[in-house]
Amino acid sequence: SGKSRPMRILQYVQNTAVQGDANSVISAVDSYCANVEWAMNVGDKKGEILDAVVLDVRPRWVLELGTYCGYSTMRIARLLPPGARLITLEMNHHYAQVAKQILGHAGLDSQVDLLVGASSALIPQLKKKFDMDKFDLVFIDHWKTSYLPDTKLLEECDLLASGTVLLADNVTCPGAPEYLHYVRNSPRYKSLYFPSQLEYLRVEDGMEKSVFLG
Ligand SMILES: O=C(NCCCOCn1ccc2cnccc21)c1cc(-c2ccc(F)cc2)cc(O)c1O
Ligand SMILES: [Mg+2]
Repeated sequence: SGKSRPMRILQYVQNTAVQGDANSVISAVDSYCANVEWAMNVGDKKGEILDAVVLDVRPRWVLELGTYCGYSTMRIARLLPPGARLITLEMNHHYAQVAKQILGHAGLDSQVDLLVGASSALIPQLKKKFDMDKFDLVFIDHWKTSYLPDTKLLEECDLLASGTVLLADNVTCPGAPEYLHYVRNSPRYKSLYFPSQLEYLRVEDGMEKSVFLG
């Protein structure tokens, strides 16, 4: 039942996770996707790398590119200091609708602003829309061919400060070769690869952490 994979994930969360308990919602998504049907959440292994980066950065302003069902959105939001804000962009209306409900079940919707639209159109509007200046952390997890153009767009929109951390999912699988070449060869970034596995599978993947040097 449930017309789409995100809907089936939402139904499983609503039936099994404890309302208001983000960790139980995260665990519910992981057990569904590990045992019933795969889905492109960052997952528990790479999720621990994401958690460690969020705790190290202690960001006031976070941007996420690619919400999907809100799994990584929850992992980030549950670790944010009070007053911090997470802006997440999703292209697909249906995914966004499901993510809103999953975030609501986890009790995390107050720290999160979910916008529906193309990153290329939304990124230039963010400073004015949220009266903000620079992001402290950007989690990149949308179209793999958009990683590089959107990083350049963030630079052009003056949304990166010296010290801003970019964390990119899937740099090995499906891969983001042009992005990797850019952040690893540009003098404006200090880049480091965190080897891991593709969500729920014994397939190599990894995340690239790149610090903008200004
Ligand atoms: O494709 C993936 N993610 C992207 C979704 C669309 O994002 C589109 N999108 C979301 C906001 C947004 C804003 N502007 C433009 C496009 C925008 C993705 C894919 C895989 C994967 C790995 C192996 C496979 F065999 C098959 C798939 C794994 C992942 O972890 C992923 O993240
Ligand atoms: Mg991903």
